Amino acid sequence: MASPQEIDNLQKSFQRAATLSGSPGAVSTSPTQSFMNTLPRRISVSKQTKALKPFSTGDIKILLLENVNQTAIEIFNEQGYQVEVLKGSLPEDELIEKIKDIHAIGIRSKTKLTEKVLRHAKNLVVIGCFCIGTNQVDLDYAAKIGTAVFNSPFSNSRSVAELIMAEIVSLARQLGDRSIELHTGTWNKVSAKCWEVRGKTLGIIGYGHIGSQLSVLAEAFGMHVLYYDIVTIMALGTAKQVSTLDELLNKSDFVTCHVPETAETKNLLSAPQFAAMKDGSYVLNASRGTVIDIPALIQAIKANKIAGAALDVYPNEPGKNGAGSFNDDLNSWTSELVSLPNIILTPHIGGSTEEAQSAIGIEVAAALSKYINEGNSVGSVNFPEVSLRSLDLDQENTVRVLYIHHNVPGVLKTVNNILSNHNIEKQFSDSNGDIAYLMADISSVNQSDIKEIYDQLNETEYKISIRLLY
Ligand SMILES: NC(=O)c1ccc[n+]([C@@H]2O[C@H](COP(=O)([O-])OP(=O)(O)OC[C@H]3O[C@@H](n4cnc5c(N)ncnc54)[C@H](O)[C@@H]3O)[C@@H](O)[C@H]2O)c1
Ligand SMILES: O=C(O)CC[C@@H](O)C(=O)O
Repeated sequence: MASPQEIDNLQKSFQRAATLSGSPGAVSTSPTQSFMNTLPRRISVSKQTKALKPFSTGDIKILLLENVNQTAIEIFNEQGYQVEVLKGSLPEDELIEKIKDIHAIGIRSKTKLTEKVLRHAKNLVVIGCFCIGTNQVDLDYAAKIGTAVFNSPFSNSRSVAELIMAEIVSLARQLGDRSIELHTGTWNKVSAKCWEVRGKTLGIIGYGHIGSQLSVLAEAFGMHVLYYDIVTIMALGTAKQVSTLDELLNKSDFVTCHVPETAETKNLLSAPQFAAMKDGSYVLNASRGTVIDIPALIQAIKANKIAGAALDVYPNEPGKNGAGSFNDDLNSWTSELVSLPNIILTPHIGGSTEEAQSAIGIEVAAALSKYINEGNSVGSVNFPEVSLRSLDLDQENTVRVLYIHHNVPGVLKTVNNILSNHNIEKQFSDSNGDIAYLMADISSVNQSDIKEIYDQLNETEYKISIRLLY
């Protein structure tokens, strides 16, 4: 989002430009990164590539909330950005104040980037969700204002699957209760209603990254696996896809949810679904708090229909760590839930391992830096995915145009008319619903032309935002 003033300052910053080539992003093992590596850039792998900067790197302001991992902070520091790091999320009014001034924001699951908040973002180029879920961001509105959103699609999947596997065994053995009892001095050696998991049936709702990973772990424990998903997905091992949710509920001893938060998944498990489950079965949820109707779960447990539950996520969650915040003011049913037997409650830690957080930090920070520095939107969850190979070091007087616009006929003609006095070396455009994104490298551009190109593009009818990189 280079302003004319920034364009005038461009020359000064040019020499200070940093590349991503030395960043830890290069060691990410995610397919997103591998996919990026297969892009046309490979053709010029032996050449030195030119760093692009539209502005002094020091002008880029990034706000990182919710204890984003140190790996990300290091990548942003290497880029020379101004990085502000806060441990918790921010309440809406403080977020609105902060967002007015920043170019990028990194969040996890607690920070709500609603339309109301995003309306105040005047310079926001990019949002990084340092997690899998992106339901906390109004993705459509972000796209509408030209802000790309990136996440980490599966760096914490294994961590969640391992936690669920541990909880399945813990519920079957009433481990949580025995531990709480002994912590308070009570020796209670029982075997009644305690089971092995071998030979039992696990029903997985949502057979994506986490569900399918869990499927493999559960089979290694000797469990039978059924899964229900809205799309047909290849079974791993000897797992079987069932065609209705009811069939999964009728046949499973353990039911676990691994679906995204959508309108369709709200209260996916409620009173009728608990009624359809086997007597004495167990429920687990580490997806999103809205997926299970918790008051209905409480009733099903009180009626001895459900023998235990493990919950990692809740409709309302505290914004930061601390004693006393998980209470009835947050969710009206809290005290009733915590008084029930065989309930394992964890504070949304499914993806909270050193391995996952470090990998997520690298992956998302690299994607954000690449988008800020080069305009590469591959991997974005709300934007057309567009990429151009880097400029070579010897390419003088070449400008990269990043033009985000409404997806209506005739825009490219208008833009290419503006660029036509220069050689368009390469360009790539794609659309995603109402939003389209054009990247073009144009050569033979004098310093004096740059402001003129910017001003002309800025006056086009359907532009959403423009950045010019040099
Ligand atoms: N507790 C945690 O710390 C934690 C960590 C990571 C992810 N999550 C949550 O877990 C969710 C799942 O993660 P994932 O990586 O496996 O996602 P994914 O996108 O890989 O898989 C989700 C699966 O759910 C299916 N699905 C969607 N709607 C459905 C419906 N109505 N009924 C049945 N299936 C449906 C999809 O087709 C897909 O196969 C995420 O969206 C996130 O909210 C929580
Ligand atoms: O780390 C978090 O806050 C969120 C973890 C998880 O829910 C995710 O969506 O990846």
